[in-house]
Amino acid sequence: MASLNILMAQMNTLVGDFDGNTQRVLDTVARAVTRHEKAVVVFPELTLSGYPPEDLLLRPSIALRVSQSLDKLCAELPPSAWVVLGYPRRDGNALYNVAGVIHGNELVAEYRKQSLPNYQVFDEKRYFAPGTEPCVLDIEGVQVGLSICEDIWEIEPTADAAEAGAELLLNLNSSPYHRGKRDERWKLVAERARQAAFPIVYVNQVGGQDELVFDGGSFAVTAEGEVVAAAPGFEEGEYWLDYDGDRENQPFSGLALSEPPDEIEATWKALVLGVRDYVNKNRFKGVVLGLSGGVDSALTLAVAVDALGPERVEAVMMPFRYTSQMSVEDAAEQSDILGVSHKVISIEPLYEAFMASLAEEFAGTSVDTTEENLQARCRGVLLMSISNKKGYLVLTTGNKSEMAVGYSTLYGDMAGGFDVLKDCPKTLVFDLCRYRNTLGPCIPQRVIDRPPSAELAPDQKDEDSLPPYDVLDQILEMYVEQDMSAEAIIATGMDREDVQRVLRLVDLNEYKRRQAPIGVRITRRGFGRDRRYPITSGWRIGE
Ligand SMILES: Nc1ncnc2c1ncn2[C@@H]1O[C@H](COP(=O)(O)OP(=O)(O)OC[C@H]2O[C@@H]([n+]3cccc(C(=O)O)c3)[C@H](O)[C@@H]2O)[C@@H](O)[C@H]1O
Ligand SMILES: Nc1ncnc2c1ncn2[C@@H]1O[C@H](COP(=O)(O)OP(=O)(O)OP(=O)(O)O)[C@@H](O)[C@H]1O
Ligand SMILES: NC(=O)CC[C@H](N)C(=O)O
Repeated sequence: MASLNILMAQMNTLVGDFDGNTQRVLDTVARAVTRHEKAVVVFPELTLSGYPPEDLLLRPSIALRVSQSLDKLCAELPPSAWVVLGYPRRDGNALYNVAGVIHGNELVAEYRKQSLPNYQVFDEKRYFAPGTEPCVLDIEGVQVGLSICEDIWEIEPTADAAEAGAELLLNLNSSPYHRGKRDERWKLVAERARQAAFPIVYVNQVGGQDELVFDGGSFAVTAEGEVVAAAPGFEEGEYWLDYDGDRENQPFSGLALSEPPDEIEATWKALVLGVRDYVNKNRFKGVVLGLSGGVDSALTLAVAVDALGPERVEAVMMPFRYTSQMSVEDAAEQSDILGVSHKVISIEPLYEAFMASLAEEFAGTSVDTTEENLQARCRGVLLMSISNKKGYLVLTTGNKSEMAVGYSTLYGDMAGGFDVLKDCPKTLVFDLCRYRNTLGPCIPQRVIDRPPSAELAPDQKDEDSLPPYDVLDQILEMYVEQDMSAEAIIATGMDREDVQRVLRLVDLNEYKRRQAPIGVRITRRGFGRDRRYPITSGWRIGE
């Protein structure tokens, strides 16, 4: 009987931690064989190195580290299990992104990834040579083909596996989240299954790695292209899937379709997981942030508390003469609701000390943004000092709209280590605040309802210097995410002056973004690895 007990190991690896990742594989398989002696345990792409290992792949010791891990696995894995896992493999001068199968204390098959993604955040051609051959092996009487992530996004590798006799395909993934990605994957893999006329098991890693969040959500598709089993997203876990090749239309059983989160819930989970893994994998004791009574810091605080628990989060209100009583009260109320440590430190004396030191230098000049920026910089110095003293990471609060137009102060509110909302446009920030409040009391309603203000000058409102956020975000979406030209954006009905001003600000502020902390990527085009513009440039809008 052509049947297999497959364990989808939706694992959270740590990049570069060969010893730890190897141990995680050993532990998972040890658990699996207690349930099914001949378990087929499928791990994500580049299991042993984590993904993406970036230039660690260029280190001279990479081949040695891989072979030491493989030797340990061959010696210590239970011989009855079939263990399918990923690692980088050197052959002569070339490095391959490989899926290997260990069984009976031996490496019995190795497949080399054929399609190497080199767009958005992916840079695989910098490191890897492409494979050229399909790999199909007999596992307990089932002809099993192997493929790795991007292979499934192109037609040939799956078609080649079918031609080589595969009756089932195992696809190992390190596929990061962006909004809408789950639907894209389901549609795509279903189409490949129909084209090849075999079922596909798609195993994805889970966890945060710098700006990326891998969302798991491993699943299985029938040869007819029906997704019949799916693991939850954003959670590490081991999911059993029984495969019976004799039951043609319904070969899978044992795992239900988990309820898919709607996009706002998925985005929330991505932010929480991204912050949790960044803080924990980089071994910070906790986080500290400036809490102003505005929505951005309120939402950042909420994500931090959901990621780490209130004991590891400190909020600091740093009032100045322009800070309203409402801001002071709202910040204190939110800290109280969430149970985090709340400190109040006035920046008045710091600001005065700076201005006194600069009095001679500034003699005869008038007040401008210099004084606004100084307020933000006083706050930045306080937060970084708390970070140094307590081993806390400073979370910054800039959203995508602000990062786009440079509405933030270098070495001021940009001072810090991780910008939670970096890829969330301001309009999404409001949606996320409302969503979080549906889960339980969190952000005072007044914080959401008041017009956004940096409170760096008397009665200041963001919309005095920027177009309204709903207009700004539409223009930014078209320019940054869809790469539309100024004329094409204007043709959608946007005001010409607004469009030209916004696009000019985006281009001008590349220098600021280059110095900005990283943050969680939740769209298909974040201000990180997947948008690389020159700072020094003679390019003019509309050209
Ligand atoms: N091409 C380039 N390459 C490298 N550095 C460059 C540069 N161009 C300017 N610079 C440097 O950058 C400086 C200007 O940048 P920076 O000092 O940040 O200051 P700047 O961008 O002039 O002002 C900050 C703006 O952000 C707004 N803001 C601040 C804080 C919070 C918020 C909020 O609502 O969240 C808004 C504030 O109202 C103001 O409009 C220049 O003085 C120069 O030193
Ligand atoms: N009075 C304050 N106390 C503590 N932190 C502050 C204060 N004012 C500003 N900050 C910090 O600087 C960041 C930038 O704040 P600012 O008020 O200038 O603009 P914002 O982008 O509208 O942010 P928010 O919506 O959080 O107010 C805030 O998110 C917060 O982290
Ligand atoms: N690691 C990969 O090959 C990932 C590429 C793929 N298109 C994805 O995002 O899912």
